Amino acid sequence: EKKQVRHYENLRRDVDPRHSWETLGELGDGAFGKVYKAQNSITGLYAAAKVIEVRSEEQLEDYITEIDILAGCRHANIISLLEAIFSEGWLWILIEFCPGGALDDIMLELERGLSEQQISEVCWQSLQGLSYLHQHHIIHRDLKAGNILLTMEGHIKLADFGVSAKNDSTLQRRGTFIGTPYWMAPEVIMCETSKDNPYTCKADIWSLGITLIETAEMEPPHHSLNPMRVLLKITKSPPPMLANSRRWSSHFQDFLRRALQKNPESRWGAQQLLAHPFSYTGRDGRALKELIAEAKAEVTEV
Ligand SMILES: COc1ccc(Nc2ncnc(-c3cccnc3Nc3cc(NC(=O)c4cccc(C(F)(F)F)c4)ccc3C)n2)cc1
Repeated sequence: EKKQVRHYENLRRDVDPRHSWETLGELGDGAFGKVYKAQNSITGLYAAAKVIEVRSEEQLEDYITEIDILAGCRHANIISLLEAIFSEGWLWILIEFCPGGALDDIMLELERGLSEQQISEVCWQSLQGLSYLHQHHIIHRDLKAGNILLTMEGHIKLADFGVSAKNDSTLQRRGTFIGTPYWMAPEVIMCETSKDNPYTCKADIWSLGITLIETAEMEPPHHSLNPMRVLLKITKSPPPMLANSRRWSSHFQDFLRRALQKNPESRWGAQQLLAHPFSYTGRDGRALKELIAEAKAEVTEV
């Protein structure tokens, strides 16, 4: 009998992805499946292609939430979906390719943290992306340098490599029951329910503050502790600060004080922080262009 197949708005079923996409090499191998660099044989466009074996319609439904969220996000600082194809038991999720890769890999490549000007540009563009997500009632939940991708123009694209998706609107972490603990806001660890929802968008603002410390010092605070100890540390310690305060401006340190408030109610939101002098100086974008040029030059040197 005819198998029950549902129609999904952002999913194509009638094409073989290999007709229009050629895989070039592996980008990553996650718990969910393999990710390849791919090129469209018609347009020449590059993509990152997540290829997942899907054995049932229910399993397919798990991925539809992520695809719908990505399809609905049209913003310069959010990764964008090119297309999603389900063919012969394989789901292909094709994303615009960001040649710079993730910010944590760039810091490893250069063996140093970012300058304050580069950090203020990461701050400005990440806040733009977060503000867009929050206005669309999407909470990222796992913001960190490893989920921030760069283009050759020095543009930031927020991504999330650790998600699976449940069939309700929230994204759930695949594998671990929680996100990466180092960047986790205290109220999320304490599961303080405000209207049964431990997460508010303010949790992303805390993670942004931790991410800015990570880009300044190459590691998040408490990085030497094991994940379980970190959860305790975050909930009982005062908010973290930059280690070497003489190196950084008072604007940067004041920004972190506003973003790393332990009480989410007194923590500033994305729109408020966009007006803060530290993020506002990051509008320019040239410093990140230099960073990516240097990181890419390093690679060709080898
Ligand atoms: C190691 O060197 C590189 C060099 C370049 C790149 N560039 C690049 N560009 C674009 N995507 C990727 C990528 C790498 C590994 C795994 N997945 C990647 N992209 C991707 C992201 C997603 N989903 C999201 O990013 C996502 C999911 C839910 C929500 C959100 C958000 F909230 F941020 F919008 C974002 C789905 C499918 C794919 C293929 N990688 C990566 C590594």
